[in-house]
Parts: sequence; C-alpha cells; structure tokens
Amino acid sequence: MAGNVTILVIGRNGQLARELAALSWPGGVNAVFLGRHDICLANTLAARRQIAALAPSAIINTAAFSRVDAAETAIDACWELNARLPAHLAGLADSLGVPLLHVSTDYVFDGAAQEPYGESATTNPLSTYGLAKEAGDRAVLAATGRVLVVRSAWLFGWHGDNVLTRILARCHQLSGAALRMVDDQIGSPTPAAALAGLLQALAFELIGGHRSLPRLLHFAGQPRTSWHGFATAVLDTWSRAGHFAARPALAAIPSSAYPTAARRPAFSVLDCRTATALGFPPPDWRDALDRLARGWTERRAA
Ligand SMILES: NC(=O)C1=CN([C@@H]2O[C@H](COP(=O)(O)OP(=O)(O)OC[C@H]3O[C@@H](n4cnc5c(N)ncnc54)[C@H](OP(=O)(O)O)[C@@H]3O)[C@@H](O)[C@H]2O)C=CC1
Ligand SMILES: Cc1cn([C@H]2C[C@H](O)[C@@H](COP(=O)(O)OP(=O)(O)O[C@H]3O[C@@H](C)C(=O)[C@@H](O)[C@H]3O)O2)c(=O)[nH]c1=O
Repeated sequence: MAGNVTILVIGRNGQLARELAALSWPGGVNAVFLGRHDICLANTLAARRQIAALAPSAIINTAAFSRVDAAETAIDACWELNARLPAHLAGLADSLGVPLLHVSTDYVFDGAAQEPYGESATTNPLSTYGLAKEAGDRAVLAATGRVLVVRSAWLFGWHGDNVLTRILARCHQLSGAALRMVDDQIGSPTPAAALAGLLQALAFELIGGHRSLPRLLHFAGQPRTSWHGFATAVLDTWSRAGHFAARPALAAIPSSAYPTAARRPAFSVLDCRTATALGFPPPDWRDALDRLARGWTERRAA
C-alpha cells in the first residue's frame, strides 16, 4: 500500500477488534482502534471532529451490542449500537469521502430456508439483536457513499466471550454432568481471525479502488453444523491436544430443552459464493480449532 494510510477501527477490546489488532499490518498503514472509552459515539458532533482529525482512509465498524439474550431487555442500548450507530457512521464516512466496512450477522434471517442464505435473501429477524442489526444493515446500505456490509456468523477465537470460550467455560462447571448442546440450530461457525483478515483485505481493496466490490457480502466458515456438532468438534480437538484429563460427556438436546430469552434461527447457513468468486473462500473452522487448541493454554494465560 503506497503512502501513509490510517485505517480506523471502531472497537478496541471486542473479539473482532482484537483479531484485527493481531493482524500484521503493512508498513505505512496505521491501524487505529477506538473503543467505548476512547470515543463517545453518541455525541455525533464530537465524534465527527475526532474521526475527521484522524483523516482515516477507511473505517471498519466492529462495535455492536452482541449479547443476544441480554438484548431482549436492553432494547434501547441494542438499537443504539446496532442500528443508530452504523447509520451515523455511514453518513460520517460519506461526508469524509471514505469507505465504511460494517459487520453484520446471520441472525437477520428467520431460519425457515432449506438452502444457504445468499446476499439477496429476504431478512426476517427473530430477536431484538437481529432486528437491530437488520436495521443497521439497511441504514448502511442506503447510504450514498462507499459501504460494504459483511455478514458473518458464529464467531469464535482467542478473545472475549464467544461460542468457543463459552463451551470451554461450561466444561469446567460440569462436575461430571454432560454438556448439553442444542442440535436443531444449524449454522456456519467462523474463525474470527479469518473474518478480520477478510476485512483488512477488503479495506485495502476499497482504498485502492482497483475493482468494483458488492455492497453486501456473506462470509462464514464451513462446513455447516449444529451447536452440538461444533461442541463435539471442540471436545474432540481439545482432547487430542491433551487439555482434558477426562473428555466431558456431551448430550444433544432440542432448542425447547434450552429456553433462552431470544429466539434463534433454526438454519442460518450463509451462502458464500460471492466471496469465493472474489477470492475469499470460506475458511474450514475445524482447521482453526486445531490451531487454537495447540496454543490455547499459553495464549489465554498471556
Ligand atoms: N460474535 C459473533 O458470533 C458474531 C458477531 N457478529 C458481528 O461482528 C461484530 C463484532 O462482534 P464481536 O467482536 O464478537 O463483539 P464483541 O461483543 O466482542 O465486541 C463489541 C465491540 O463493541 C464495542 N462496544 C460495546 N458497547 C459499546 C458502547 N456502548 N459504545 C461504544 N462501543 C461499544 C466494544 O467496545 P470496547 O472495545 O470498548 O469494548 C467492542 O469493541 C458485531 O457487529 C457483531 O454483530 C456477526 C456474526 C457473529
Ligand atoms: C452455552 C450453551 C448454549 N446453548 C445453546 C443456546 C442457543 O440456542 C445456542 C447458541 O448459544 P449462544 O448464546 O452461546 O450463542 P449466540 O450468542 O446465540 O451466538 C450468536 O451470537 C451473535 C452475536 C451472532 O451474531 C450469531 O452469529 C451467533 O454467533 O446454543 C446450549 O444448548 N448449551 C450451552 O451450554
């Protein structure tokens, strides 16, 4: 990348923001991360001045209210972060003449489909989180500037509270009982590091402007599986890596046996053919699990 370039990432300590920070950034590229204590996004005027002063060449928005069940009661906070903030950022990026990359979710779909959801599939969220994210997507896509909404799913990795860390935490609380995981929700687990790599590559492409990109892109891991299928792979991989003295037992249960505040789609596999055609094929999440298992104890202790 020629010259000095600043890529502004909204978010600092979140799962995806930390994966973006861990990437290797080419010389001349300055990645700046602004978390909730670094910028007051609700103060639109001050936020605009602060962002303009950084003169970014692209903005990547990773900020979100991502606690799906908590969103059912924290409705205002969820809408503020997932719907109003992206709308505001899209307007701001447009006024600065820079591209905005925004991240969205498979939970914008209702799960009634039999085939993977492509970018043109109809959305119909079942939860407050999904509804607010869908509104955010629509606002960003309606903006006049250069925007790219990347929908992904079931992120996991080193950092924060994610589906992998939740499963491992549960394993330590079982005291001999089986880990119960629903097997009637099917989706696309995605290594957060792979999504971070994609966002970096897309940011460079948008800045370079050498080829036209879609405004909405699906990117998720493969193969499809259930939460129970994912947990099985986690336990297998962690056992092989020697992390368990005894492999915890695992039981498949229906969603009805695991009541949650938010409804989740029964099927939310994303069709990633557009991303593949652009040179970004879906990562195999089983390979990522292997890599994570090998370095887990050292990295999590660090
Ligand atoms: N997790 C998943 O499985 C999936 C996530 N996504 C989407 O990916 C994106 C990143 O998710 P992920 O990294 O997992 O989410 P996290 O919950 O790990 O991170 C959320 C980010 O939002 C920021 N944030 C939270 N509250 C505020 C606030 N009040 N003001 C400003 N910033 C705030 C946090 O800031 P700070 O850095 O200060 O903590 C943090 O960086 C989101 O858009 C999410 O919807 C899509 C599919 C799956
Ligand atoms: C922790 C746990 C969950 N479950 C069930 C509950 C639920 O139906 C399903 C998923 O649970 P979780 O709450 O861990 O995952 P959830 O927060 O729904 O994950 C989602 O997060 C948001 C941010 C996204 O955008 C989605 O792509 C997706 O990754 O698994 C079990 O059956 N057993 C368990 O031990």
